[in-house]
Amino acid sequence: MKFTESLWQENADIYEKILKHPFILELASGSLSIDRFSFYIYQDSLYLNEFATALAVTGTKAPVSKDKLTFLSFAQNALLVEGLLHENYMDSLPKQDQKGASPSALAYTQYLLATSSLKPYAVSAAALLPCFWIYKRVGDHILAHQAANNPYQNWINTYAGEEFAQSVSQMLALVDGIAAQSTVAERDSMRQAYRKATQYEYMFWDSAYHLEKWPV
Ligand SMILES: Cc1ncc(CO)c(N)n1
Repeated sequence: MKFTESLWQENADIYEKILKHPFILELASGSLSIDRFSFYIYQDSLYLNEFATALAVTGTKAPVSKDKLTFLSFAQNALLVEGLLHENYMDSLPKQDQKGASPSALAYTQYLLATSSLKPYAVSAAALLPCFWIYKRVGDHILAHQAANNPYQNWINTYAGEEFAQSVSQMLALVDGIAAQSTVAERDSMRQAYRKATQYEYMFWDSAYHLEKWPV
């Protein structure tokens, strides 16, 4: 079995919880409130900026230039998507609600930045994989279960689309390649990083649904 396939199986419990989360159910039915969606989009635009940094830093560690280029192009793409989100959606969130990253969103981005900065290449790459793979699987799932005339069709098409699918395949091949050259102990660290990022993916949806605030 491929290393990435074993990662998927080990974390299927969290994926099932994501699919049953009201944010995802309501995104698919189109009933998600615009407040919640705007909050999510705002948090995601902040996320994508930090995610791009983590991708670029991971790219600097790639031992061969082909893989370096792949990470740098992922970083570039995350920044382009961030720009599009800003243009298309940001006006729908009132300025007073744009107060920076929520606690869960900040925890996630800081985790990715710390991992890409301080941990080995293999662990950084594993921590970044759920961002790709979970969105692809969630995007495909929603597309297959969505209501017609969904107000969030653009979002659904982005992640269920062919372009994103290609990035995900590239990322999976990269991580499998790294795992094949890693020791058992290194693969164990990759597993831990993958699970942590998967937990944060769940928390990102959950915190958006609850419009998570700082307690003080
Ligand atoms: C939180 C989060 N994870 C992954 C993606 C996919 O790039 C995204 N846009 N946002």
